[in-house]
Amino acid sequence: MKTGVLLVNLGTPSAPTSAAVKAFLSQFLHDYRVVDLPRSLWCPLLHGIILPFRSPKVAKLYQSIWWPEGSPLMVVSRRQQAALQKALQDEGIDVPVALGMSYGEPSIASAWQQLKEQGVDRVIVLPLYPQYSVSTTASVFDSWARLMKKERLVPALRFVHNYHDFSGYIGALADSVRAHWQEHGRGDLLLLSYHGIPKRFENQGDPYGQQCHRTSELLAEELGLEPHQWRTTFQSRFGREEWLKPYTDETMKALPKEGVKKLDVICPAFSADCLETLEEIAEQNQELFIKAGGEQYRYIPALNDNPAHIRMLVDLVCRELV
Ligand SMILES: C=CC1=C(C)c2cc3[nH]c(cc4nc(cc5[nH]c(cc1n2)c(C)c5CCC(=O)O)C(CCC(=O)O)=C4C)c(C)c3C=C
Ligand SMILES: [Fe+2]
Ligand SMILES: [Fe+2]
Repeated sequence: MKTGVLLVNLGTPSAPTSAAVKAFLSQFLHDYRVVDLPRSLWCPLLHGIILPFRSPKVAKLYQSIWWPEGSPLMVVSRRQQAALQKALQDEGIDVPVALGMSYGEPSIASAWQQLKEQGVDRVIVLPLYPQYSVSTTASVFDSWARLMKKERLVPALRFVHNYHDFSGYIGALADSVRAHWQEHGRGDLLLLSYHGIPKRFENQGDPYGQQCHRTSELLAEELGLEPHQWRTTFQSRFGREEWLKPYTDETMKALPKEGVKKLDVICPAFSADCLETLEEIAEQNQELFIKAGGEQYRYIPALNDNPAHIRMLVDLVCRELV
């Protein structure tokens, strides 16, 4: 059999314009895994209020973080794909690597088409989400299953469910924190901020929150941190219902009063830098912390195409090759 790797991430608008953001948000927010309200309630709200009002606002935010080569999430994802392909080749592993996004382009369908054209009949689907969530990982699985409905010969499948406690992932995060401390000095606290999900999802069995806490514990252990030297929070709330707590933005406002003046922030759930890290964490939350009396705020970049991250992806792939 010929094996291929399908890397998947969330996706991002094709341009930092209101129209492109609207098209992206419309596809994303129609996914029942992301918003599970009855369509008779959700569609009027989505089409009448959220898409028209949120798209121009969010387009401005994308403009503030856009790189000359494109959306950071897309640029980094392409670099990850190329680096993983090269690393596998360098080890003599002849496995093509394709990139697909859950929403927008390149689609998961186009990535599968590329693999098929190379004769692939065994696929390792690798969602770039270290922690499993209904709203991300399960949605990738849905897309794959939908796609396979059109195939007469379905390829053999390995699906990487999560890697929240994988030693290579924890090691790559720890290396990145140590390198950051070495270059910039060490803060009073390391804040681990994860993308949130509605609390209701957890109540219905989503293990995401538990896996985030486990990642934090393992990273703290690897770095030799005492309990008062690190904290886990959840960011990027959407809508009015309760999400996983504690919230990152509320924590930012409270920390200086607790005596934390120098803060290091890392976002372990994001395998690539994107709007939610570069704008929400590195800009908005920095402002909250400084306004509340904080003095130094340092965002530790996502693992992106760091050699240790690519090494970890090679190891994840090799685990599925046997
Ligand atoms: C509607 C609810 C949302 C859930 C649930 C959710 C879960 C979730 N998202 C990520 C990672 C990313 N989210 C990104 C953007 C983004 N997320 C939501 C909403 C939910 N996410 C929105 C509406 C948006 C778009 C931006 C905005 O309008 O605020 C991105 C991509 C950012 C980019 O640079 O393009 C990522 C990546 C995870 C990991 C997660 C649950 C675990
Ligand atoms: Fe709709
Ligand atoms: Fe999100």
